[in-house]
Amino acid sequence: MTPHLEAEDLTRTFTVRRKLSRFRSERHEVTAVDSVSFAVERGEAVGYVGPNGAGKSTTIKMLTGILTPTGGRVRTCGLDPSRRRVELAARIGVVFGQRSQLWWDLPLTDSFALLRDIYRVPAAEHASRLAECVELLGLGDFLGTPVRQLSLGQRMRGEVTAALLHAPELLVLDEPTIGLDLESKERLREFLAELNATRGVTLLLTTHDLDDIERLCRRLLVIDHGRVLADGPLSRLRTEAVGERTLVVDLEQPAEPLTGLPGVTGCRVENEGRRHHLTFRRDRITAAALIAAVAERAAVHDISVVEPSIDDVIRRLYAGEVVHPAEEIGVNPGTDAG
Ligand SMILES: Nc1ncnc2c1ncn2[C@@H]1O[C@H](COP(=O)(O)OP(=O)(O)OP(=O)(O)O)[C@@H](O)[C@H]1O
Repeated sequence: MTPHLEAEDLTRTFTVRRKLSRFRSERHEVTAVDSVSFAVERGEAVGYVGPNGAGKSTTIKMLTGILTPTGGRVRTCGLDPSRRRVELAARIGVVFGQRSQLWWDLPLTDSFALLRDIYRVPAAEHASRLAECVELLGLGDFLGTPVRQLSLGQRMRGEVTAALLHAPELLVLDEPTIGLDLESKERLREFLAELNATRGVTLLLTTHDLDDIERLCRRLLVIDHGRVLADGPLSRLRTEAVGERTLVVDLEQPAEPLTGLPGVTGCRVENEGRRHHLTFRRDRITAAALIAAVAERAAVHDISVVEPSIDDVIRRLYAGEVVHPAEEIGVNPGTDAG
């Protein structure tokens, strides 16, 4: 089956003017997206992450037909997005956290009715999908409120509903939780996770919120300076991009820092010498062997192994501090960010 999203050496440059003085300016090229290649299969939930200016929104705009590539090839649901925009619109849903697709002066219900007519959704289907979104996203209290009077969180719930009323197979979200409070974020994440799990709707989302990724994405595409730095399941990037784990040991008796243990690269002690955080290289020693080595040195009360946080993983990938060979973790070998 054709992947839902395909990019092959996808490139987009912009010509920008830089002012040199009051009367002089020069033109130069910015490569926002630089030979990006990936494929997203049906039913996947992929996080597209990268620092500010990395090229995420530009990629999304090309995938959804808003921008035309200057190089390479892009296909969304098997279609050339910029040439088949109308056809594509009927098959995908798009949510831009910073831009609205709702009619500002109309109540939400009127926007939804207009979208029903635009996408020619049968009335009964529309009504049942809307009822479901109203319930799951809690829109009931403000369906009759003009969009301009809604809070950001309320509007975003409206935006997601608007993107789903025509039952798209693929949902592309650009920073869907930006600016939302914790409860609204959580509600939206739960809804999206459910949509992916039970309906098989493919999700591609850009975000700076690592909790979004943790909750929603099984796969991460990391981009910087327009190039893909890493592409793989979050679990694999977590265990392999960061070569270290931490063993947290609670001792029966206070002790000096447990130095000189094999594979251990750092030791932090707290709780008056009772708790030791031992950072160790996963390629040098297993957790079991380290626990045994610790037990020989001191009486152990409790023990746990802490994996690197997603924050650590992303930070290391941005910094190009990848420990393992590129091919092992799907890190793009040509893009060592050093
Ligand atoms: N219309 C445009 N004209 C000129 N340069 C642009 C244009 N759109 C984007 N760029 C440049 O392309 C690069 C990538 O921008 P893009 O908006 O895709 O990044 P992003 O990863 O979405 O960033 P952020 O996380 O800050 O939203 C940036 O250097 C940006 O200044």
